[in-house]
Amino acid sequence: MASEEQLLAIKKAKVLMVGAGGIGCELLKTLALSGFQDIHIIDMDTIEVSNLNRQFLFRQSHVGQSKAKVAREAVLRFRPHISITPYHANVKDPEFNVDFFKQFNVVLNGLDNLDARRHVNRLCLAANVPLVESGTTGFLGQVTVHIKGKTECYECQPKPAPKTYPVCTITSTPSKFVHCIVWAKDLLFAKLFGDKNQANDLNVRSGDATGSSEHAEDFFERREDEDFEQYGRRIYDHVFGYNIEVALSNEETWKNRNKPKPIYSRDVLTGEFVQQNGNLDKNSHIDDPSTVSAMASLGLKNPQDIWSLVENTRIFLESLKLFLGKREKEIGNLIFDKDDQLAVEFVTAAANIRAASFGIPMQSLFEAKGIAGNIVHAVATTNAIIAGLIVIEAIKVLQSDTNNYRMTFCLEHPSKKMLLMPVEPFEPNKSCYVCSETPLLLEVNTHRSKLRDFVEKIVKAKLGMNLPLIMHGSTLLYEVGDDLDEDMVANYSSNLEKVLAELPSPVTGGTVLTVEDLQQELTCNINIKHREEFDEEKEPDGMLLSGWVQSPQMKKVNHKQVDNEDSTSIVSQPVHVETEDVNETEIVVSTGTKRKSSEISSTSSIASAASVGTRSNQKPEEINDDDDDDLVILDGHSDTLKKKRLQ
Ligand SMILES: Nc1ncnc2c1ncn2[C@@H]1O[C@H](COP(=O)(O)OP(=O)(O)OP(=O)(O)O)[C@@H](O)[C@H]1O
Ligand SMILES: [Zn+2]
Repeated sequence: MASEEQLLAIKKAKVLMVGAGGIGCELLKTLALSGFQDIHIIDMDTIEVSNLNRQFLFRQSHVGQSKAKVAREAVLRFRPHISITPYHANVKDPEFNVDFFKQFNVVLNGLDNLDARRHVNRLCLAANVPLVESGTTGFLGQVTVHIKGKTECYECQPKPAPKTYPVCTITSTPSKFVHCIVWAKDLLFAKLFGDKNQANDLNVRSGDATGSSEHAEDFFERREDEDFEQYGRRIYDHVFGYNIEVALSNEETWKNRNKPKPIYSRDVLTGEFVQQNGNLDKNSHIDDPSTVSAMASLGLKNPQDIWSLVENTRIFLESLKLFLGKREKEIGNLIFDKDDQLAVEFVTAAANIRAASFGIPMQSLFEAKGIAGNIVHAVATTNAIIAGLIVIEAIKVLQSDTNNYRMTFCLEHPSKKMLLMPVEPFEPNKSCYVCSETPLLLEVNTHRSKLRDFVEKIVKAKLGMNLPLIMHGSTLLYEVGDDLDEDMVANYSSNLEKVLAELPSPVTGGTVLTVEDLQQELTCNINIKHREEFDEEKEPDGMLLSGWVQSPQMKKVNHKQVDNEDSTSIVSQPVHVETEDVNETEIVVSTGTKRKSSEISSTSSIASAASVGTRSNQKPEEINDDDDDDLVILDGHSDTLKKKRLQ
């Protein structure tokens, strides 16, 4: 039961929720049931069939409608007198500026990608509004509290590269080539050549009349009257043509995104190509079916070439035919293997055609082979637990109960007493360019790299800026905005094509560039260091950004752990919590001493030794208690842990 003061704080609060998906639905329900009266929700998406299994505020009849709006209506049915304001929009839209954020007492994130999380983090810092951040992957989850100047900001620890992707991004709204690879490999390849009984999200696309699994199952079977060519073309036209048409018919989905274009084989292939396709003879001398190759059939030799759409189409059809004609026995049991040439050819071609449809640059077979992805399915219970923890932290924030803020990690197994692991938040990282004013260092060949490379690879991709402005002293080199006159636009686009050293105000070794994002109100200085050579494999960007490093506090811990590397006191592996695009969190509790679980949350030395981020060489602490089946749950308010025995 909440205390009087808590209820008062809850009643007075104006909160902003960002994301009304898996966590968001649970969160909105829990906020409403906890007594919150004024809730604003931003979500850019519409409801998909695949959301319905866990986003319980939505029903089949809502498919295609705004998540934020439907979530509001669903909650108002059982809490009719509270105020819920929905925004069907991208949180990165300019209307959600610092002034917008300033009206809230706390911001609660239920997002699924790094980009949006970083953006919200910056706006919260600029508006000085506390942020409660969250994420789940399968059974794993975490809730963290970010208060300007008091705790780490969301970006204090650099985040590693993404490894998992949400299903909807893969099935409906890919934005990167890796999303197309995951679709081609885990959905299309698995559907055509893998175990037919396995669940496959290719069956569950919203608004598609063929979306029922029964129909979809039949659809991917070859019909008796069809030859390989006809079958291949039917599949092609269905997945790259018809399905895209169906997706396009839901206008709401594309309000904030670029529309894909349907691709039909008849529009890509001329009659001449059709004849060239379907020739299995080039592989006829091959006895070992595992060595057949569509590239060999079609005379394509260099795996580093990026094939045209026509070539991808021919490879797609040819590899499908080769599977059917030469590897028939394996069909139904195939699992994608990167060492299976024909499988890689098929997946590369399928991913490239999908990429072409969504306006994503295509890649070579060599590149495609190297890209791998895994889908982790969401678990409704984890979302519910995490949403509950968000509300607990939000209430503490509203009461400025600083000493009791916790980052809490939801683990997969109640390993050594801990299912929920609370840790005191860290202090801000002094080398974080987002929440402190530390300059960064960029090593770059100023005679070779263009301003465009700097904007794309560093300012957008690494610094996560939305509307960047780049200055050298008082000279504006680049800026984005709706209010620029024609001359300025022409000037900036000509600057983009110039190498750094030849810009109107030359950027060379020793230059300090100022990069600003006006929407995020973030400014960052970058010291330029000229360097001639870069290792193409290790530094593919041809430039290297540094200066944004682990906090010294964490380095100290790492050092200690290296010493303990052979220690046998490890009870659990570091827990990886990956949340969509690029949010891998690793938590390890690490000290040399043994502790009881009951000491964990109240002992600040544990908190300072626990780490969030990519701290791979730490070892978790041993908890000296041998009862494995205990579930530890958090008391709603204090830093004590209550244990409950599972029956
Ligand atoms: N930039 C953004 N602006 C507004 N909402 C966003 C933004 N980025 C992500 N979201 C929302 O965050 C929510 C995240 O929810 P969740 O992780 O459950 O993903 P989902 O797309 O609903 O499910 P799935 O796992 O099937 O992809 C989504 O509803 C998504 O629309
Ligand atoms: Zn920071």
